[in-house]
Amino acid sequence: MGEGQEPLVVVDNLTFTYPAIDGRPLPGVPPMVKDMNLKMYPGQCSLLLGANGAGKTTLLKILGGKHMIPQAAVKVMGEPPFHSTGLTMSGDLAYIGGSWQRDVAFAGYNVPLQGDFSAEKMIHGIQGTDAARRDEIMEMLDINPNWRMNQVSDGQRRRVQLCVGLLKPYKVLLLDEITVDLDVLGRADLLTWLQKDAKTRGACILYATHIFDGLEGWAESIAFVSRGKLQFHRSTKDFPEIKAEGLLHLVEKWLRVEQKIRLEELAKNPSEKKTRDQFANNNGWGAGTLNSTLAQPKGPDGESLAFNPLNHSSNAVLRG
Ligand SMILES: Nc1ncnc2c1ncn2[C@@H]1O[C@H](COP(=O)(O)OP(=O)(O)OP(=O)(O)O)[C@@H](O)[C@H]1O
Repeated sequence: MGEGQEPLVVVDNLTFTYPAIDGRPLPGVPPMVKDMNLKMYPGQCSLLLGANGAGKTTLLKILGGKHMIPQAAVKVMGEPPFHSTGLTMSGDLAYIGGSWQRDVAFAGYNVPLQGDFSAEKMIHGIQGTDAARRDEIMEMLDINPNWRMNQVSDGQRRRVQLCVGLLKPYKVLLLDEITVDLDVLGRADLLTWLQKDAKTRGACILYATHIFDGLEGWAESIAFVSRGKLQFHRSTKDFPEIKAEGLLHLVEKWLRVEQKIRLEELAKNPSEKKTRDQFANNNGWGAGTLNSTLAQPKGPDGESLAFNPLNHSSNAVLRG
């Protein structure tokens, strides 16, 4: 991968620990990301895979400059993404993820969006963009410029959000499960366009997803994370099973192995549960609230896993 080319992204021995709510690391809590190394090259489309809570969003946010880390640990186009704000301002580094929509015209949590404006107005409001690229993206996403933004469906809103996010010709694009609301055609057209866009302009894309339909021929490489570690980042050519069995089956096998290891580790080291409990209670939620509102998977001993990464992951499902 990338022989003779300068990498666009270099992750060099990255270790990262989430701070507690007082901003300081909690003593005894293991790092969320450990000794991670990764390179991404021009034209490369990669999948970032792993179980819920494995650390995909954390990694993407670090690469996207949303968490402060030592400058030498991550370089995007030769610059540290947190410290070099120009990377995101210029659009060279783009992150589109779950929390991304809140960055656009965000007036505050629980503040209803008041106003009636069109998709066209929203998209044309982004300054310094190329009209031909804008029209191409609008056509690819099948956006009706007359959609009223206060009346659109979730999928239509997602299309407009994606359009806004892709308008600037990024060099490094980080995607965190952005296709959940799209219909089959919308997703297929988007993936085809992204691949072509990255290849023609020498950009790279790292895409975290749990939806594998139609991805078999899309990615050049797969980065698989579990328990905060990058287990491998390998060319898809190394996995002939993808063609034979499909990506879903292959990933399911990896996830089953990881699940077994994780459960065995927890069974062997119950103190891990205790440390993690303490961590959960300092996670910005009221003590006890988090655990009481989340499903509690069982460990091998039949006991509830007080700490399962699923509970705290960004995709965790809240139960009433
Ligand atoms: N702000 C935070 N503070 C403390 N811990 C966090 C924070 N955000 C995430 N974590 C922890 O980091 C771990 C990895 O979470 P992350 O969101 O990166 O997982 P993920 O692989 O993206 O999962 P998913 O597939 O569910 O989106 C989880 O165990 C979670 O509890």
